[in-house]
Amino acid sequence: MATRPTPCTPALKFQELPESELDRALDLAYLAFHEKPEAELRAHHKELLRGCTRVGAYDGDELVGMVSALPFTLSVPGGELPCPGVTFACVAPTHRRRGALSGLLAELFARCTAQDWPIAALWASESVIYGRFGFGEGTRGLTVEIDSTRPLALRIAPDDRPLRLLDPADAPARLAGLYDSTRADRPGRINRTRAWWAEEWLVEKDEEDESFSPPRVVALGEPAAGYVVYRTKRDDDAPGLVRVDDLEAESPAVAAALWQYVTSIDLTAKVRAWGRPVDDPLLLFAADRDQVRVTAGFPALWLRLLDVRTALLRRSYAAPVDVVLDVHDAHLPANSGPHRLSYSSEGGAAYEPTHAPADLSLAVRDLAACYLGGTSPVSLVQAGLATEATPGAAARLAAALRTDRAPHTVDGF
Ligand SMILES: CC(=O)SCCNC(=O)CCNC(=O)[C@H](O)C(C)(C)COP(=O)(O)OP(=O)(O)OC[C@H]1O[C@@H](n2cnc3c(N)ncnc32)[C@H](O)[C@@H]1OP(=O)(O)O
Repeated sequence: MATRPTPCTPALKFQELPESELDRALDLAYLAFHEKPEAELRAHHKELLRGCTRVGAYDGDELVGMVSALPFTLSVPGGELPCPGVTFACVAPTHRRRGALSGLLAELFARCTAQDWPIAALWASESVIYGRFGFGEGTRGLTVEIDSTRPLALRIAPDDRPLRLLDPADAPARLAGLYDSTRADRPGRINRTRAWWAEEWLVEKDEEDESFSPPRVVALGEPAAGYVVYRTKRDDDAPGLVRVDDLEAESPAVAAALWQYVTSIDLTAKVRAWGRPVDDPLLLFAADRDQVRVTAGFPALWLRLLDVRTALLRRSYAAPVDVVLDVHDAHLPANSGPHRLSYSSEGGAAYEPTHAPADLSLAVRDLAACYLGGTSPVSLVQAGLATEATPGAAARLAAALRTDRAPHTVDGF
């Protein structure tokens, strides 16, 4: 248990939040997030919290803050790692800016490292909050809008196998295999349990906008070679909208068929897909880029390297490298100081402390941004965020960390 004194107020205590206090915790969360969910959603949140590592901030006996972590694994280059998904971070409005979140995260980090969990991730309510705690932008997402008043112009031939509408109740069993196989190619993806599929992707009522239809699920091929999960909305004043929530395909031709399908639904005039990968093949095989437009780009998953050494040893490398990194980590000092990162196909990876001078110095949040391959160390140097003492060190590290596909996460939590 940790305590954090503040100048004029009694110290807050940071300790495990027991299951018996889940209702208190939810009341606090809904107060902080300005929500008033129905009983069914509250029960779902309670169930999620039950499965979490939970830390509470206490002012005396009063619960004034909490943070939780879902037991995820995350795909990383060459494999996957345990990756607690930090969520329900909230502090009572009466206790803000007194270090409650700082203390909660310190206690959560301690619990995660005690469990040998080398990384953690979150979705931020506000981008400005988490960099100071060592989180970097691990994945980014795009919002893509397609004008579907005319047929989708394509530069490749779509797969012409039939499409089938699936019962959402059957969808997890039919689609999980394909989603899981995409995790081998794409860093940044969480494991989806059947319950996660059902309760996060396929709930009847859209939590954020009840005017959307229930989820529709369409698959191509048996077993599925691709699928799209979408909802539609139509009212008298606006043209119909198709909102694509998730679309995966094992080949460009399958993806083309699914995009062609969603752009050809009657009584709709626009398709909006949120959280697409930055290297979505659609952006290349669409023949008319005035028809398919990127309307927003945003940080998606924020990643924390809790144990830099283990994280670096348990990912794969695209090229040999031998570079001394000086990582700065104010919150987890064990990560700080010069270490030599080396990788060769014969010797594998090593990351050991060294007295040699650093080739490249950078903050742990910026190394986290590079870890899944989404940001290049060269870009960090160009942005003044990393210092390169040995010319070419950032380029050599970039070549080693590079991934064929951009990291991508569409599962919010
Ligand atoms: C992963 C998730 O769950 S994301 C959801 C985050 N939660 C919310 O948005 C709910 C509403 N907000 C809150 O509950 C709180 O304001 C929190 C959790 C965001 C912050 O809690 P606090 O206890 O006030 O944070 P704490 O006092 O530890 O702040 C630490 C530092 O972060 C800064 N900070 C915290 N929140 C913010 C913010 N929203 N914007 C800018 N800076 C912030 C503080 O100024 C402080 O900086 P300093 O050390 O330089 O003074």
